[in-house]
Amino acid sequence: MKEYILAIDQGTTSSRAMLFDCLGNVVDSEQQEFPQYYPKDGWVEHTPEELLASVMSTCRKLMSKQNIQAGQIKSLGITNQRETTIVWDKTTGNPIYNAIVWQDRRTSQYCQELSEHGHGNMVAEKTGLLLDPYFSATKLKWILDNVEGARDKAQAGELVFGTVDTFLLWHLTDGQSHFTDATNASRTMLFNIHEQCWDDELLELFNIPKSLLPVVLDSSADFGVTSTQMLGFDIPIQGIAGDQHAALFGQACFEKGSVKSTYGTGCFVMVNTGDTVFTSTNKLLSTVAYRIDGEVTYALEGSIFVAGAVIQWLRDGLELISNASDSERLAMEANQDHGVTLIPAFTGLGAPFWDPDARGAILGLTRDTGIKEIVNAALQSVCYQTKDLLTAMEKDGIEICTIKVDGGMTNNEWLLQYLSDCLQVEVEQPKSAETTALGVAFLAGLKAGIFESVTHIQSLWQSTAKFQPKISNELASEHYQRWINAINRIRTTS
Ligand SMILES: Nc1ncnc2c1ncn2[C@@H]1O[C@H](COP(=O)(O)OP(=O)(O)O)[C@@H](O)[C@H]1O
Ligand SMILES: O=P(O)(O)OC[C@H](O)CO
Repeated sequence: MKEYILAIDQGTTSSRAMLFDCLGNVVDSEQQEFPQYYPKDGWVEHTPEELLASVMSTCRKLMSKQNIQAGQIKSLGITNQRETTIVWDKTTGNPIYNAIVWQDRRTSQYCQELSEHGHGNMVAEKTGLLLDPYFSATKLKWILDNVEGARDKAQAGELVFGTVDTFLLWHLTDGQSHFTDATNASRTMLFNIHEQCWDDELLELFNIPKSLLPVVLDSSADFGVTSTQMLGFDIPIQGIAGDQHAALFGQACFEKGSVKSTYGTGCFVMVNTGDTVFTSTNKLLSTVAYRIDGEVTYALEGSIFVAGAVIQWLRDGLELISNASDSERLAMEANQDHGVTLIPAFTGLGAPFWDPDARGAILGLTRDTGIKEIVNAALQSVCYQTKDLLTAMEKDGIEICTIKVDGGMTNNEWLLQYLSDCLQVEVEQPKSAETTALGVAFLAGLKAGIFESVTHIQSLWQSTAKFQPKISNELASEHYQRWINAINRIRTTS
C-alpha cells in the first residue's frame, strides 16, 4: 500500500490539494478558483464558506481520483494566504463577517493615526512589522467594532479569531483544534516574535480580547486529527505554515542568506536570517521563517501586493487575454522598446514604500501601444517591484547573487528571463513550481517521521533551470530608472 502526504494550499485566488509521495514528488493535484469580492475601493473580501468548500472539494476529488484508502495518507499539512482575518462563532463555527483579505486597505486611516500617535516603533520592535493595514490586527479590530454585537460577544467569550489556517483546522477537526503556528502568528501584528507569545501591550493597543486568539504551536507539530465526516478518514494534521514561509521551506532555504521569491497573487521575497531578528532600516519586515522543536529561524521579507493579480486583471478586468499563460507569447511578440510603464498599485504599494493610498497608473502610452505592449509592461512591473525589494535589501547590507523562484507566474519563461535581466542576478527554478505545498508537506512529514531532518529534506531539493542576465547592467539600470520615475509620480507619501 503506497503512502502519501496530503498538502492543502489555500491561496488568495485558488485552493489546491496536492498529494506527495514520501520523497516529496508530486503524485497528483486538484485546484479550484473561488470568487473575490471588492465591496469598496481598497476593500477585498472572501467568504470563509467558499474558502472551506473549495478546500474540501479539491481534497475529496483528489482522494477519490487516487482511490485513497484508510491509512494511506500518513500526514496532512496546511499552508495558507496569510494575514487574512476571520472571526467565527465558537458554538456554530459560522463566520460573523467575510474574511478580510490581506490586500484590504480599509484600516489605512486608523494605521495612520496610530503612527501619528507614535506607536510605530513599539509595534515594529515587538512584531518585526510596520503599522500597515496589511496585517491582521487592525482588520480584527475593524470586525469587532463594525459588526453588530461582535464586541459584546467577543467579551463574553463566544467568538474566536483565526487566520485561514486556523479556520480550516477548526473545521477539519470539527471544532476540536483552535491552533495556529508561529509563522502565521507572526503576521497578525499581535505576536511578539522575540518572546514567541501573544503580546499584552499590543492586545491592549488594538483592543483585542485574548480569549479570541488561537494557541500558537511549532510549524511542525500535532495540530489535531481530521474528523471522519470531513475527509472520510482520520488523518493527523502535522504541518502548518503561512504560504511564503512554506515556500521558503520547500525551496530548502535553510542556510542563513539563502533567498526565495514567490510569484503568486502577490510577490514575496524572503531571506533566511538564521536565529537572529534582522532589523531593516529600509522598511522590510522581520518574520518567523519556521519554528521546529521550539527553535525559531527568522527571515527578512519584502512583500509586493500585486504580481500575478495584474495578469488576472488583464484577463478578467480588461479582458485583453483569455488565459494567464497567453501573457508569455504576447510579451514576447511586443515591441520590446515600448516605453510603457504599468504600475499595478491597485491596493496601494507594499514594500519598500508602504503607501496604502497610492493607486495604479499606465504611463508612456503612444499611438503604437497595443495589447502586447501593455501585457509586456504588466510582466515587467513584477520584475521592477522585485528590484525595489532587492535594492532595499542591498541598502540593508544583504547582497544577493541567486534567487530561487516559485509560484504560478514562474511557468512564464519570458518573465523569468526578464527578471534575471532586470535584477542582474541568477534566477533558479526548482523542479516543482508548487514549492509552497511541498514546504508544508515537508513540515508535516518531518513530524510524522517520514523525513528524518532538515538535512534530509535539503538532499531532496532539485533545480530544473537557471536564467542568467542577458542584457547589460547599464541597460537594466536605464529601464529601472524609468520605473522609479513613474513610481515617484504616484506616491502619496515620501
Ligand atoms: N503563465 C503565466 N504567466 C503569468 N502569470 C501567470 C501564469 N500562470 C499563472 N499566472 C498568475 O499566477 C497567479 C496564480 O499563482 P498561484 O501561485 O496559484 O497564486 P495564489 O497562491 O496567490 O493563488 C495568478 O494571479 C495568475 O494570473
Ligand atoms: O496567495 P499568495 O500566494 O499570493 O500569498 C499571499 C500572502 O500570503 C499574503 O501575505
